[in-house]
Amino acid sequence: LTKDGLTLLEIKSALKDTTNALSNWQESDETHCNWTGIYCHPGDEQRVRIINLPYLQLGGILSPSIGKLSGLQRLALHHNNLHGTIPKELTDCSDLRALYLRGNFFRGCIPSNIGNIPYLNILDLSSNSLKGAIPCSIGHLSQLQILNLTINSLSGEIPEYGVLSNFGIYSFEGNPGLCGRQIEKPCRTSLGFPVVLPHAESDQAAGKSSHFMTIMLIYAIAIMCVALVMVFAYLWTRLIPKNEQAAKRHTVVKKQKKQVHPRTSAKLIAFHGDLPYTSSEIVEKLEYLDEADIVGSGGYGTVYCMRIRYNRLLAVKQIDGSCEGSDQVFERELEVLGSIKHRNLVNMRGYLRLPSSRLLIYTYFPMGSVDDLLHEEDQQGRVHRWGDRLRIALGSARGLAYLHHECNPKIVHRNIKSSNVLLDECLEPYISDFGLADLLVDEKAHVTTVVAGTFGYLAPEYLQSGRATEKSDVYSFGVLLLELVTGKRPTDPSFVKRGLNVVGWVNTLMRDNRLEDVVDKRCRKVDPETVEVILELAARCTDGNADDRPSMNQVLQSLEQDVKYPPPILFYESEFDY
Ligand SMILES: Nc1ncnc2c1ncn2[C@@H]1O[C@H](COP(=O)(O)OP(=O)(O)OP(=O)(O)O)[C@@H](O)[C@H]1O
Repeated sequence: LTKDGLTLLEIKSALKDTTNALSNWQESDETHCNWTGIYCHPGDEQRVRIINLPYLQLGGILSPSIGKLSGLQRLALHHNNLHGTIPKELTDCSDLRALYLRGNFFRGCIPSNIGNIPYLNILDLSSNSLKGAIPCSIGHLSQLQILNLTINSLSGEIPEYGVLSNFGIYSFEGNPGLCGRQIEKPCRTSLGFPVVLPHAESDQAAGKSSHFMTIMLIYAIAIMCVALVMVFAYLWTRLIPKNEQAAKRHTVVKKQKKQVHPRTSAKLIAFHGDLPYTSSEIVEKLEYLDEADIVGSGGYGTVYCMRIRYNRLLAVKQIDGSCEGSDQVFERELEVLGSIKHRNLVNMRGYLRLPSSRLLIYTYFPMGSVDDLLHEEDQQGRVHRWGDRLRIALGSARGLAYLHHECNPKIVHRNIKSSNVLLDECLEPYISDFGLADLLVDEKAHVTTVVAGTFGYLAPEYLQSGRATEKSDVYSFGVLLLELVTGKRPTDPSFVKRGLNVVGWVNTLMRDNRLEDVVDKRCRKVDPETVEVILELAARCTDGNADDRPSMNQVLQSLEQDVKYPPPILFYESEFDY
């Protein structure tokens, strides 16, 4: 092993690898470049370029040895269980371009010399327990495009130095102790003076006093503006009739208002304390939702995007239909669904019952669904990389296999399709709407044999009998695989008008050996070998005979073992094709 290989072993020895994810990191190996999560520089095979080990339940600490990896460009350790501090030696990795450490348990401060990493594009330290002030040196990172320090315990004034002045509330929210212009929260005492003088490093000392005067001036103007707004608000409430104001509001819950005030009769259930908002806070925001906030509507109702405290976004699904009768059974079943947690499943965070409507509350996914990204104009073309599509297939299989094989009682989804696979900003997939078909369709129809799915994805036997099984989900998953390969909706008019669905269409092309016509033309750097593996798997999933289809665990095993995944692409490399 070369120097970098030995450094990786030092890093491994500080980690707690409970799932044996790093079992192939062995000192006896000739090269470290084939180790899990390690990618070396193409021209210089022994220098580590990427460490990509997210979601592996790694515990322990991040070793200061990391600083010895001088060629490291991307360090992605998000969503593990890492503790300790972020080592200051990390700042010796002067080639670093992307740093993802969110979703761990790091404590202490952000290293004060972080500005020594000149090329850093992405700094994502969200959801740790970081304390202290934000170092001014972040302002030196002139290439920084993404900064995520949300949900920590950082405090003091956000420096306005350099690139730090470009970031707004989305970079800093969820840190109650922070103040500053970027989050529109003035830093001042009860007398109106700043608590903390604007940060400046020694070489900026000369500019300090004029900066201070500018800040004072800004505060004076801000206070005058607030006073003016208050005067106007007073006149508004006094002079404009109440009913005229009310008429200006679009309301989602206005129906209830006539009967009984929703805030007093709303019942909120937050599953596993996952929703740190009160029912009146949510109801208040609901009152201001209008058509512009509609994300889409489906078989069960309309989905709205709602902005709440700390500028967090929630997706609120208003369930159609009456809500008479006892809610007890319904609520108990919802609680079971709310307790299901897996990294590839959309977590239901709460349920709000109002006098005449019911709302399910989820985290909002701003990247939308696989359906959106495949079939709507995608500016960045990110989902047109073959590697991304493969990883979407893998993550979705993990989520569905969990529902079928790990949940007790098992959950048959009944409506697997691309609009029910949501994506986060790293294009990690999350299956949504699981368990709802059973809960809502049965509730409406009082029978279990109602077809709940979406045409094009439905297994033939499910269409005929109305009885959903794990194997009918496997069929729908096979259709999803075909959608990812072909980029076509399962009911694309080009083959539907010839009397075929996507399964029949692909079968016809494969029979004629026309692989190149099957694959989505927009997809870049497709590896024909993996296409064949996926198509073969999709063919088994969509077998006309349910008994001959594999289980989801077998599908997952095949995706994990038979498919070679290209390394994920970084934002800053977006000009490269894959
Ligand atoms: N948490 C969420 N974040 C972002 N978008 C969402 C979220 N949940 C649902 N959506 C989007 O809202 C739209 C409506 O979703 P909904 O689940 O109600 O219907 P659907 O998936 O289109 O059909 P069906 O009711 O058959 O599942 C879809 O485009 C879906 O991708």
